[in-house]
Amino acid sequence: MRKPLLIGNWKMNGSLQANEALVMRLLPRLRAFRDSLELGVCPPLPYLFQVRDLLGSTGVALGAQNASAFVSGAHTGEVSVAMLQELGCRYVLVGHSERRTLYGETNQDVAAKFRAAMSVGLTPVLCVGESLEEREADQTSNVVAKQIQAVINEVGLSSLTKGVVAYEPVWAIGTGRTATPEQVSIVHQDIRSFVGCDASEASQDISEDLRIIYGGSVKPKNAIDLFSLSDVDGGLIGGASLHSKGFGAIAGALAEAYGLLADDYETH
Ligand SMILES: O=C(CO)COP(=O)(O)O
Repeated sequence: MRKPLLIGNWKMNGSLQANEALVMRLLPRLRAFRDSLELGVCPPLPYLFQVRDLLGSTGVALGAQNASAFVSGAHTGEVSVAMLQELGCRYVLVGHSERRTLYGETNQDVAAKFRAAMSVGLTPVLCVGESLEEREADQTSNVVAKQIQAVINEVGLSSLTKGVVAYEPVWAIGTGRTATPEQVSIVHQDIRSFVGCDASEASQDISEDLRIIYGGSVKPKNAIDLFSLSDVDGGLIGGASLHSKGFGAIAGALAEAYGLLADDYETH
């Protein structure tokens, strides 16, 4: 079974004080799910050290929002995957739509970052998704397939499961406009069939094992409907991950969708 995964992407938010308050309130809310769910948070880079110490051995993992594809050297302002690994990160987001649209990252750049992350044992979270124009032009499936194919070309199909795919439709990010369960289900199924379309048996296994999580305006009130879809293996949460109550409730929805709620857990 694919282990359900929930990651909070804090984006460029926080401060020493706010992070401490958030993590201290969040940890008790996540305690009930430590064994059943894989949980992580991705703070901005300067706070990795602080948040690592706050998380301690609670089982909530640390992730970064971006990394360089280069190993070391003259890349002013960049951070290498080895540095992230040394700091205790387990995950690194690659190809978040904000990186693609605001900073011009191409499919090729993202694939190189995926490879770099894998090479040091980090779990790359490959973010894919279409813009509104692409959806309206019926290009969703093509766009997402190209984003994934670039990574397969770089690392090989069998290495895809060293990472996680996060489907995040660009038009649903930070807009309050969540994709409907039907829209999400179609794309997640498309991704799984795309990965499994190679006739080999291995490709079927990879498709079956690949974790595909959803992100884009996930909130406590819509989480259960999204997480109940059979091809959705968890969530990548932006705005709602900055609130301990909301993120805790989303974790509860994920555990509930998988029938993993502890008997004594109160949902309300
Ligand atoms: O971009 C996202 C997570 O990476 C989603 O952001 P929101 O949950 O704020 O829409």
